[in-house]
Amino acid sequence: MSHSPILIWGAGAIGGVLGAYFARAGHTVHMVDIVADHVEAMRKTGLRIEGPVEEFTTVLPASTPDELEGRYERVFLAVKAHHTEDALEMLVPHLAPGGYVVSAQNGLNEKVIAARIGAENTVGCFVNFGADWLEPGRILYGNRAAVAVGELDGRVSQRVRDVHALLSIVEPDAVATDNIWGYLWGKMGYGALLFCTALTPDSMSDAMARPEHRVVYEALGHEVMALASAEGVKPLGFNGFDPDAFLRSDPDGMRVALETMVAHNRKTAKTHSGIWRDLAVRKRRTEVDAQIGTMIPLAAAHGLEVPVLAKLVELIHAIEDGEKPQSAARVDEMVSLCG
Ligand SMILES: NC(=O)C1=CN([C@@H]2O[C@H](COP(=O)(O)OP(=O)(O)OC[C@H]3O[C@@H](n4cnc5c(N)ncnc54)[C@H](OP(=O)(O)O)[C@@H]3O)[C@@H](O)[C@H]2O)C=CC1
Ligand SMILES: CC(C)(CO)C(=O)C(=O)O
Repeated sequence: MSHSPILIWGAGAIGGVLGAYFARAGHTVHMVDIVADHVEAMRKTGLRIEGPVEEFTTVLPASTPDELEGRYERVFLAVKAHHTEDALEMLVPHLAPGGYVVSAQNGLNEKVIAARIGAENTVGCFVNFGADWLEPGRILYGNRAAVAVGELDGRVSQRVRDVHALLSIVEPDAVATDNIWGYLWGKMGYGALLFCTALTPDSMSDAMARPEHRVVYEALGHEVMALASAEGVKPLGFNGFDPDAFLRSDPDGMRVALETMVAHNRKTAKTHSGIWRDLAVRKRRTEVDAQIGTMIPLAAAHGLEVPVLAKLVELIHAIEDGEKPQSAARVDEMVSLCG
């Protein structure tokens, strides 16, 4: 296993947890973030990981992008999907020749990264554990959940084994996979359901458990899984999400999947999604265009209709723009499009 220093680019909820765990295990880690107060806290008083999984504080070398010096062979990118291109422009001068970037993000960011630095320098990754950046130097690690790493072409290479060993420090059940696109598309499906929960003020579980909205979650899961299938991907399930049930619109399978996802999310200290947090707490734009929005033209290219996904994008925009409040009434607006 390589022992070269690890660069975490975007040291918020996900990057912060990864970096803190890697450093505590003895790896040399450098954190980069654009939030100067957070950088200052990490290097002076330390980064505190708190919540039900584990609590510890670790002082970490940290920089804002403009302060960073040197080149790194191993980079974990954990900015929001819509910040990927900007972050890449800043990090490319710090990527050592032959080095690689691991996308610890939601969405199909690996395509964006590979377009910028080459597929040979891009490692695919899927993360489903829950975390929230609370304030400078403080991150809530809300729950353990599925994690996977894989090459974009499916090879299980030495660097995949290396990254898998690192991710296993954080999540002992992490998987080294020959189908990373399957996990990423599975998360695109699950992510569409999470965006739907964020239309409301309710927790992920409470929103997903509403019987009158079940048809909407089923339709969203189906639209994304049909698109994954058209893309030639075999999506994989995790933490209750069952791609096959949604692809086939199997009523019993979807009922069990939704019940299992509700139960999974009842156990987390992160009760609401990152999308909800962007809208309700951080008062900022979400990843909707970089995740859900990317599927609309893709579906059109395959001749697939995705009316429920399109409505989801429209409603998230309406909340981002302050035109409509988060409310169960937003999901009501989607019901007539389903079934
Ligand atoms: N949080 C979670 O539980 C989960 C998140 N994910 C995914 O992981 C990714 C990261 O999310 P999350 O950790 O929650 O996000 P956070 O907002 O908590 O962390 C991202 C950090 O990166 C900073 N940042 C933004 N642009 C740059 C840049 N150009 N260079 C360096 N730092 C930058 C952000 O600053 P600023 O806030 O000012 O933008 C922020 O501090 C997303 O794709 C998300 O969907 C996946 C699974 C679970
Ligand atoms: C809910 C979670 C943590 C997945 O479990 C997520 O991906 C998000 O908050 O966006």
